Amino acid sequence: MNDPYESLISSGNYSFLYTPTSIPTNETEEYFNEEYVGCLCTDICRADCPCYSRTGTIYEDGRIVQINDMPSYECNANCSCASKCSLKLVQFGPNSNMDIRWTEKKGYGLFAKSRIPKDSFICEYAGEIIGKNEAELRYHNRAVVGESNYIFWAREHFGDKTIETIIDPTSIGNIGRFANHSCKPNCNLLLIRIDCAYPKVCLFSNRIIDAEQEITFDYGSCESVQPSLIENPCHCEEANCKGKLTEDL
Ligand SMILES: C[S@@+](CC[C@H](N)C(=O)[O-])C[C@H]1O[C@@H](n2cnc3c(N)ncnc32)[C@H](O)[C@@H]1O
Repeated sequence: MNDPYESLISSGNYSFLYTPTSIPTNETEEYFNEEYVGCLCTDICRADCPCYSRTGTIYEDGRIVQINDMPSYECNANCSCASKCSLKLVQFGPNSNMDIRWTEKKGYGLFAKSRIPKDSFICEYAGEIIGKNEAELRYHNRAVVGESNYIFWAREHFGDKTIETIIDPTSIGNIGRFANHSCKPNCNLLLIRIDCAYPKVCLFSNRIIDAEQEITFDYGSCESVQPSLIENPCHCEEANCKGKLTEDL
């Protein structure tokens, strides 16, 4: 993975360790090493490829061109297809034209240094993958001392089964942890599986993002619901702003 942000963050005055992608804790590592069977394609994967037919997301030239209401997978290390097949994008790393800047009312934020096309991969929201009890404890401990919440709680429904993936980038994370909330966000979240059963929580642009614009997503999306312990005003300054920040990443 090509990730240009490790040195930016390691040399800055930030209080967390860097990881380019999400990592397990003792509690979650059991499912982390589950591998997916690879395809036998010899070039670019097409409709007859098993990876192609099971994924909801297809890319072309680094952007999403097709998205269906199905779980999303990329080709993985066990696949024999071309290194740049249309089912590989997130695994090559984040958009390299972003910067962390201090904002007036929201703390740090993530900004585009140059124009980013619609449907582009921005970055993973990476951190420790933790269990439910640990998430509730960490969330509570930070909330009672008035600290910002970084824990993201994703729920996916497969028939009558619900799978939860909880990411905490508070102490170990990547550039995604600087993305602020907006009530009119320019990014959506997609859960993409590559090489293990836990999905990567990924930000994709939902419109053109011009240079100098802040990169945002909706903290209330992806069914990330947690009981709110603190009420923070939202400072996204959009016309449709709900006024309150859902501290329910
Ligand atoms: C995932 S962090 C985002 C990065 C954070 N601003 C920082 O300095 O590290 C989430 C926290 O950022 C702040 N935040 C994010 N979006 C905001 C918004 N629209 N209005 C006010 N505060 C916001 C809140 O303190 C929230 O708990």
